Amino acid sequence: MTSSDQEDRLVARGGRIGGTVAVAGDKSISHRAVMFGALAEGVSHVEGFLAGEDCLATLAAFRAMGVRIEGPEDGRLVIHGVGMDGLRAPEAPLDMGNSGTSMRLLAGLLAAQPFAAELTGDASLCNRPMGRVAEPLGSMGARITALEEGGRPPLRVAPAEGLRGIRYDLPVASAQVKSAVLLAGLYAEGETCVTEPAPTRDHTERMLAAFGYPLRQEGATVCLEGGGRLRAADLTIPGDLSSAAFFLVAAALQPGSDLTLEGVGINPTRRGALDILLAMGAGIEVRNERTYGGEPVADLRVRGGELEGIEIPEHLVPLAIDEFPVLFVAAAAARGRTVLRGAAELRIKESDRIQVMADGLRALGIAAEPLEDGIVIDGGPIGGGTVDAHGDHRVAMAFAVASVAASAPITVTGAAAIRTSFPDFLAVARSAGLEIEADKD
Ligand SMILES: O=C(O)C1=C[C@@H](OP(=O)(O)O)[C@@H](O)[C@H](O)C1
Ligand SMILES: C=C(OP(=O)(O)O)C(=O)O
Repeated sequence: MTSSDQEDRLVARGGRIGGTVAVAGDKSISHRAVMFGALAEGVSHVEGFLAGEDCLATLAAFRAMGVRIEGPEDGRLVIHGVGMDGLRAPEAPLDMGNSGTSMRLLAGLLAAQPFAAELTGDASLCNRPMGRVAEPLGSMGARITALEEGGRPPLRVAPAEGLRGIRYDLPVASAQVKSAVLLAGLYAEGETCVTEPAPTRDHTERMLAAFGYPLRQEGATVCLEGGGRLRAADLTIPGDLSSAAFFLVAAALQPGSDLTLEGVGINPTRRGALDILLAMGAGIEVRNERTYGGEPVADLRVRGGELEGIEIPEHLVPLAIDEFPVLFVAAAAARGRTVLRGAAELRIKESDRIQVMADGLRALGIAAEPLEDGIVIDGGPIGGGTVDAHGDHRVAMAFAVASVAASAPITVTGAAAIRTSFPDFLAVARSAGLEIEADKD
C-alpha cells in the first residue's frame, strides 16, 4: 500500500471536543487573491493563503502564465503582478485538479486573453458542467469549446477578438458563474452587469474593491466597466468558515463541549451554516468581530447541547452550499426531522452530495431519504461502520465528525481529497479533541 492509499482511509473514534483552534485560510478568497494579485500593477503581499491542492492549482496556472509568485511559506505569498495585459500563453494545458472554482473563474479570465489555452482537471472536475460559464462568456464574444459531451471539460479557449459587456441574469445562484462573467467583464467594452436570483458569496466584489477597481452594486445586480486597472494590495485571508463548519458541528452536537475557533470569516453571503446551526439550537457565540481585507471575521465559541431538526429555509441554501455534508451530520444527531429542499446544486459538486451523504448516513443506521433537490433526515442513534466519501473532501470530513456522536468508530474510505481544501484537517481535528488516524492496515 502506498502512503496516499493510507491517507485515503481514515478511522475516527469520536473524542471530547474542546479548546481553541484556528482553521486554514478561506479557499474562495485564496483563489481570488492569486488571481487579482497576478493581474494587479505592483507587488501584493498575502497572509493566510490556503495551501490546499485547489488553490495550489490556481497558483500553478498563474506561474505557467508567467507570473512570479513567492511562497506559500506559512501561508504567505508575494505576488509580482504583471498588470491586466501581462499574462503569457501557457505552454501546456492548465490542470485545475479537483477545483471547480479554478476552472470556472479562469475560463472567464482566459476568454479575454490574446492567446489560446486549455483547461483540464481530474475525473470529478471533468464530470462537472461548464456550459454555465461557456454560455454567458460566449455571448460576450468568447470562444470556448467544451471537449466532452454535456459541456464537460476539458475546455479549449481560443484567443479573444474583443469582448463586449453584457447584462446577465444568472439562471442559478452561483458565485463561480458571477465571478467568471465579471472577470471577463474587466476586459470587455462597456459595462458588464450580473444579476443573481439569490445572494451568493461576494468575495470577488469585495476583493476587486480592495484592489481599487470601481464596481456598482444595485440590489441584486453588480456592474463594472471594462478597461480599468488593479492596484497591488496587501491582504490577510480569514479562516475558512467551510472548514470551521466541521468543528462547529462536532462541538455543537456534543453536550458539554466548549470549543473556540479563532479568526473565521463570517461574510454575510457565506454564513448560512452558522444561521442553520443556530436555528437548530446550537450554542454559538460570535465574538471579537473585526475586518480583514474587506472581509468580516470573528472568533466563534461553541458550547455543545441538544440539536433540533428543522426545515431549512431555502434562502439559506446558496449561503451554506458547501457546508451541507456536515449539516446533514448535525441533522442525523439532532432530535426530530430535518428537511432540505431547493438544493439541487449539491448533486453536481465534487460528488453527488445528496446521494453520497444519504448512502453514508444509511450505512450508519440513520433514516435519510434523498429528494431530487434535497434530503429528509430523521435524527437518531448513529452507529459505527464504513462509509465511502467517493473522493469528496467535504463528505470525508463530515463523516469523520459523525464519529463524535456515533456508538462505534467510523472508517471513511475515499478520503484523500481532504488535501484539496484542508490539508491540516487531521492535525486541527486532533487538537480539537477528535480521535482520528489514517488507517495503516
Ligand atoms: O466562488 C466560489 O469560490 C465558490 C462558489 C460555490 O460554487 P457555485 O458558484 O458553483 O455555487 C462553492 O460551492 C465553491 O466551493 C466555491
Ligand atoms: C464545491 C466546492 O469547490 P469547487 O466548486 O471549487 O470544486 C467545495 O469546496 O465544496
